[in-house]
Amino acid sequence: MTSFQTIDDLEPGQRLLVRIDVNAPVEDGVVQDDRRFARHAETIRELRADDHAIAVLAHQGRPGRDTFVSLEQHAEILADHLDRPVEFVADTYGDEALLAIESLERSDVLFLENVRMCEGELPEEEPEIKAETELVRTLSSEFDAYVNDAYATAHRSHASIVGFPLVVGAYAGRVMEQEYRANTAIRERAFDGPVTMILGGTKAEDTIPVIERLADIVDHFCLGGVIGELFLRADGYDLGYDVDGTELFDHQWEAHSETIRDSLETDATEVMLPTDLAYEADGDRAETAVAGIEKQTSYLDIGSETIDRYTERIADSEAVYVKGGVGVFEDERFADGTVEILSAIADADCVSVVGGGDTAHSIELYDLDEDDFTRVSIAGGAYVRALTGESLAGIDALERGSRG
Ligand SMILES: Nc1ncnc2c1ncn2[C@@H]1O[C@H](COP(=O)(O)OP(=O)(O)O)[C@@H](O)[C@H]1O
Ligand SMILES: O=C(OP(=O)(O)O)[C@H](O)COP(=O)(O)O
Repeated sequence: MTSFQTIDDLEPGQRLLVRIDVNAPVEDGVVQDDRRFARHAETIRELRADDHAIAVLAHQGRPGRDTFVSLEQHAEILADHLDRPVEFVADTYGDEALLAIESLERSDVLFLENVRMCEGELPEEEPEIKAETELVRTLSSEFDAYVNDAYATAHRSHASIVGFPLVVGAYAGRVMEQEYRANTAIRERAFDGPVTMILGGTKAEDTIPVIERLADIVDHFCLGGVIGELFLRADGYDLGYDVDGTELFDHQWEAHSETIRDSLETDATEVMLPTDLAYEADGDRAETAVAGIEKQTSYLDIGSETIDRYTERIADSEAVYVKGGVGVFEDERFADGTVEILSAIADADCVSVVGGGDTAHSIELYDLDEDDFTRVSIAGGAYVRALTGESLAGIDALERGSRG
């Protein structure tokens, strides 16, 4: 079991730097989902009740993406959940931020600017390197302790996740603790019948490497979204390329094509790929068989035949894990695959876990009932990594921090 300290181990009335993950779906600059806010608000409420002064550190999107925006609206959404004001400062560790941190009083909550706007936060590097960044050095000297509640980012070796525990006392927040325990417990469960995993979404880099590592607990993988297309490309089909200005496919292909080929050849588990796909034609949804694809276009959902194949597999399963939508479900025309798969899981007599910030959002978007699933995790990449039984960089850092 774990050996990290939690917020139960904190003396009251401390000055705390609290890393949360409120990375959310964003459309036209506006946050679309508050699921993660609601969870982290619980931790912050508890910390306020113990008279701590709190500065919140978080990220949104990745540099260069449309979802990479300021956290000003995030501070407002958190304030709504806390039912009290949350001050926002458009700076993370510069003079303006330090001034705001200095004037923090007990039970105050200050929200710092998007940490991914800071040099040193990215890319993934060893904790020792991250601990030496100006970001970590500067902020750590302002606080008595660091609380990591950002389980959904615990698989990233970023400065705000792995750097602080090396230089300041580190504690797990409630969300970190609860998600860690729940996702670790899923790994331990044994099933007599088949276990199926639906993999989709855009972050194929997080899911491609886990397929072979999950072969001991998953019998069938059903692929859609970007990962589905990359596997079809490896299987010899003329798709899975960046077209229409996308930047989703080629860099992930370059980094992972060998692993994909290995996963396709494995006998340890079944990897099911789409046999038809949906795309936009004259403003409507159109479908084509994968076998007939010649022309490059953006494919935005799995097709009807694939949906039938995957939902049949789900109906036969004793457990189903989901990470990532199998199509661009935010657009109703391309939501069929994701919604029908989730509905089939909800109807099936199986243990089910749905993970990922965007994927969890689809449950709410299409009025599915969260109670029909055994568990909906706010984490995506971190949850699938936890299923492999391998450690998460953020958890390792908390454990190191607890050893002193
Ligand atoms: N074929 C596709 N092309 C582009 N985007 C896709 C495709 N299929 C799914 N997506 C997108 O994947 C996103 C979710 O991906 P990801 O961030 O990896 O999942 P999560 O946040 O749930 O872990 C959804 O917002 C959806 O629009
Ligand atoms: O939303 C997140 O992960 P997820 O999409 O796997 O749920 C986390 O905030 C991590 O974000 P990142 O994948 O840009 O590092």
